[in-house]
Amino acid sequence: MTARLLDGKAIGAGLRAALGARVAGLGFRPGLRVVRVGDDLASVVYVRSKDRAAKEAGFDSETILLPDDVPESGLLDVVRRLNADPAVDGILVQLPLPKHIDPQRVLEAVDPAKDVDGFHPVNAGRLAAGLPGLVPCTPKGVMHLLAEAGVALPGARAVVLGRSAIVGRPMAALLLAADATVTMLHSRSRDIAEECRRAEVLVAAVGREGMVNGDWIAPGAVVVDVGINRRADGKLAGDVEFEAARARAGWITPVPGGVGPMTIACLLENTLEAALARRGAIALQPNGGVAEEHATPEQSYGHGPGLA
Ligand SMILES: NC(=O)C1=CN([C@@H]2O[C@H](COP(=O)(O)OP(=O)(O)OC[C@H]3O[C@@H](n4cnc5c(N)ncnc54)[C@H](OP(=O)(O)O)[C@@H]3O)[C@@H](O)[C@H]2O)C=CC1
Ligand SMILES: Nc1nc(=O)c2c([nH]1)NC[C@@H]1CN(c3ccc(C(=O)N[C@@H](CCC(=O)O)C(=O)O)cc3)C=[N+]21
Repeated sequence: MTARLLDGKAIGAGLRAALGARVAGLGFRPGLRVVRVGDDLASVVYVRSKDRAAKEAGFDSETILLPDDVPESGLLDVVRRLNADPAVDGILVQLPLPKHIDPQRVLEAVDPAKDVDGFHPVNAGRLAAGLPGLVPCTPKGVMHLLAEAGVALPGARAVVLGRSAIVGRPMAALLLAADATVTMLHSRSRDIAEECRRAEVLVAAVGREGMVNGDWIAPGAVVVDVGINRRADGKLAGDVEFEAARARAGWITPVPGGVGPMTIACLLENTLEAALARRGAIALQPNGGVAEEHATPEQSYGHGPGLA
């Protein structure tokens, strides 16, 4: 079998176009502010794509640049000013931050109602508890991809490789909310290859190029590669051995062009949701509203082990 490609570039573009159409009908422009500290090369690239995507979809987007040596107190002042500014609906402080700044203190300074990254502990706690809140963009984007592929999650064995606060943990929470049977793997896990071989849905978010061997993939499995690794030749590659995995999987995301573009589209989605929720026009949904799309009881895996 050769897997079908889960084309995040195209699906993300479709989501951004739909958001743009909604924004055009609002009568106001949802405000997004991205704060970037210093000149980390990857951050420069990502922040530029976020700003461009936001403007294209009709958002009022501005990037705030601060020097590498800005004191933590200076960054906290900027965050507080954005919290207080009624024109601002979404605030994102790009990570990583320079070493003299405690990222946790900064993330906790963001108003949870404007926390479009979903990184504030209030939003993380709400997600863990199944309460309404803002959900991190990358795992939310993965849920959109799974919906697009028609993956039936209830009862499915889902394996999440990586347990970071920004990807692995919220990913596992969303899959669990969608009634998957979730296993989390991390650097202390034993038998990682065997655990992956049992996965009907495998999400890799480690940051080690090609760590997931092609022969860890169950025939027909859905493989989502969150990893973004810069190779020696300058090209980007995921955490999954792509060609070998594609020969076995049912669906697979490429890198680039898979999860990354969905992260950006979901940032816009979160900014629109935050803007509407702040104005009392909508209530935020549990699990970012993405889990229930999957919980249709009439769909089920029913393939038994291996999916073949
Ligand atoms: N596409 C996108 O939009 C995004 C992509 N990324 C990419 O995703 C990847 C992961 O990012 P992030 O979650 O922030 O990374 P972190 O470094 O914060 O977390 C990595 C996780 O992988 C686990 N891990 C490390 N080594 C191993 C190993 N040998 N076996 C099993 N588990 C291991 C760690 O375990 P432990 O907890 O035990 O240390 C940790 O839980 C990176 O490549 C990053 O660039 C990140 C964000 C967005
Ligand atoms: N506060 C904060 N929020 C984040 O969401 C956040 C962050 N900090 N720091 C860094 C990570 C990483 N991240 C990506 C976003 C888009 C792509 C993306 O669009 N990738 C393209 C390729 C881009 C390229 O060519 O370099 C793709 O995969 O096709 C990747 C990675 C968001 N992050």
